[in-house]
Amino acid sequence: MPPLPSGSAPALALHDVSKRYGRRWALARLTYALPAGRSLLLTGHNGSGKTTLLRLVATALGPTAGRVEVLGRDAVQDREAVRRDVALLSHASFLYEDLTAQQNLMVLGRLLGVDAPQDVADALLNRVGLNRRTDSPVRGFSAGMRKRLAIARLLMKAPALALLDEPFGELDPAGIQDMEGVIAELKAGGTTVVLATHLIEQGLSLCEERLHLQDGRAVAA
Ligand SMILES: Nc1ncnc2c1ncn2[C@@H]1O[C@H](COP(=O)(O)OP(=O)(O)OP(=O)(O)O)[C@@H](O)[C@H]1O
Repeated sequence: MPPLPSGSAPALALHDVSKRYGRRWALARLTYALPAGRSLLLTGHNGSGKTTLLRLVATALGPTAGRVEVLGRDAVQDREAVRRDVALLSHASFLYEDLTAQQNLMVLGRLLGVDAPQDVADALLNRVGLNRRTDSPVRGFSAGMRKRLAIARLLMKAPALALLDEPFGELDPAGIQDMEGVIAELKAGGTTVVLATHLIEQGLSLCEERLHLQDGRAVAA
């Protein structure tokens, strides 16, 4: 039985973390700690390693060297527990194409043991502005609508740590504003947010901490 995370453990800790794809190092010896209750803006040019870092924290990838910890738990040794605490909003949203928006959320609701999953799904679809498309199959959704549904799914999971990979991409101006509101709500509800974005202004207004990557290394922004 792994030790329970202690109350004082950082939300996220990176200990000398490196990741290599073939001969290319995407992350090189990254060490960083994000205190619980703080949110992190992750910045860097295209290819600097932001997505790779988020996927390591989400346990979708393993580090080539070093250790990733979420709330005091090792992301490799204690992968299942870390997966329960973390949700990743990414470019690939892995929605069920043949199911409707509501059904997509209800599948997750049942998996999570949510009471009245249909009511919760409808409230969340309303929250993300998809209330008029509740019964439409996802197959016909635009990129922005998919992003909205993916954030509704993340809200249903209510993770301790939310990893948001360019959440403003594909959204129209109203959608960007909605997303800012959702992120503020997540934080107010106690979720720690890691936000990777090229929209620095939005990011700075939402996050207290910043980590800037250049060629997989942390450098001053
Ligand atoms: N599956 C993969 N196979 C090989 N190389 C990869 C793979 N994924 C990422 N890379 C490489 O790792 C480096 C970091 O990529 P990553 O996607 O993490 O950057 P990023 O900062 O998220 O970029 P962007 O701002 O464009 O989303 C890049 O050099 C990229 O080419």
